[in-house]
Amino acid sequence: MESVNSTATYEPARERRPEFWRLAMRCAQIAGSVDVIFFFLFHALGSPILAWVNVVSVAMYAGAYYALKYRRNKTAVVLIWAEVLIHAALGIVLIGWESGFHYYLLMFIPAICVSAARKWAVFALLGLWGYFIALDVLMWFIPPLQPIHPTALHIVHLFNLSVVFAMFSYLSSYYLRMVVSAQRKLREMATTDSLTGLLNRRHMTYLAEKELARFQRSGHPVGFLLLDVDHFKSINDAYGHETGDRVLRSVADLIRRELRAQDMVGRWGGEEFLAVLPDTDSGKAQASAERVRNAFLEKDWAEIAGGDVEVTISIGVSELRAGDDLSTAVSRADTALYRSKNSGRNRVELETV
Ligand SMILES: Nc1nc2c(ncn2[C@@H]2O[C@H](COP(=O)(O)OP(=O)(O)OP(=O)(O)O)[C@@H](O)[C@H]2O)c(=O)[nH]1
Repeated sequence: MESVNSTATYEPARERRPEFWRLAMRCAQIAGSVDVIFFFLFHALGSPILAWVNVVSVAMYAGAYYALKYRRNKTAVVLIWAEVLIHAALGIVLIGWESGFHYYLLMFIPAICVSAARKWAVFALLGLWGYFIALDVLMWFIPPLQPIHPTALHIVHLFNLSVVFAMFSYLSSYYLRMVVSAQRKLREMATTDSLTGLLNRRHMTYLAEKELARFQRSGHPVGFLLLDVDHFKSINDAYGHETGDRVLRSVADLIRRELRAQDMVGRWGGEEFLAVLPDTDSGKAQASAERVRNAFLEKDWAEIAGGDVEVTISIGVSELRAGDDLSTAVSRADTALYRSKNSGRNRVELETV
């Protein structure tokens, strides 16, 4: 399985799917423990050969576990496949199809589908299907070589069925968790700005458009703040890009903290941020903007940038008007911001009528 994956990219398979290999280690542990139970069960049920088969199985799972631990994935995969294929065949040939050892083969189906490249998955599935059918057909023609009492056979059947049920449930819930967490990560990547953790421009646009639609229905006021860090280039130039990034993260945190939970804040450009304030007219939006501006003055920026630096912000404020689209509302805030920059920065300017 590893060799198949490693053709897709130079990144080793282990690094690309660490959870998969962790799961494989857990499965090797569980399967080894089940085989310990089998050892005693078969002794008790009068099938010493199968009991000793389980000793070999435990050794193979232990080998697979340590192979995985020391990153010998191929060896582990070969050991696990060999164990399941041989164990199923021996169980069926010795005590019969009704023992239910063939159920374990079915557990490879999801494992093949999620871990192998499509081309190889088809071959592996076909091979598995052929093996399964061959065992079934074989048992039409030969009787079990070491039959056990029908009640004992029934117990083994129920035991195998229960183990396979439990393993399938465990694997399914694991795959579900993996999918849900991948979806969450994707959603996060698609909606947030990686540097600041604020909404990115695309998602901010989407949410602002929704707010616009709400305004058109209800007429509730919506305030817009366009915020731009003053002389940010000189911070980058004086302290370096990394410090600039740190400052930007703090700027984002500060804006987020000073606004209300229902206000939407996004990174609009390099050092420019947009905030959309639902149910807020221009007067209240201006007051919020002043609060943010004052928080910048109170903050100890030297702590973040390391030198004798002060960071201030200029803010343009606008309020949504009937017939506005998003770009009109933002561009009015932009004009106000421009005035704020031209009037000396570190100011809040309200749109002019
Ligand atoms: N560190 C860092 N810098 C960035 C990032 N995005 C944009 N910048 C920098 O932000 C600076 C913006 O410079 P200007 O547009 O001249 O604006 P300014 O220096 O803030 O001046 P005013 O806005 O006029 O006060 C540029 O030097 C960009 O390289 C970023 O993600 N990280």
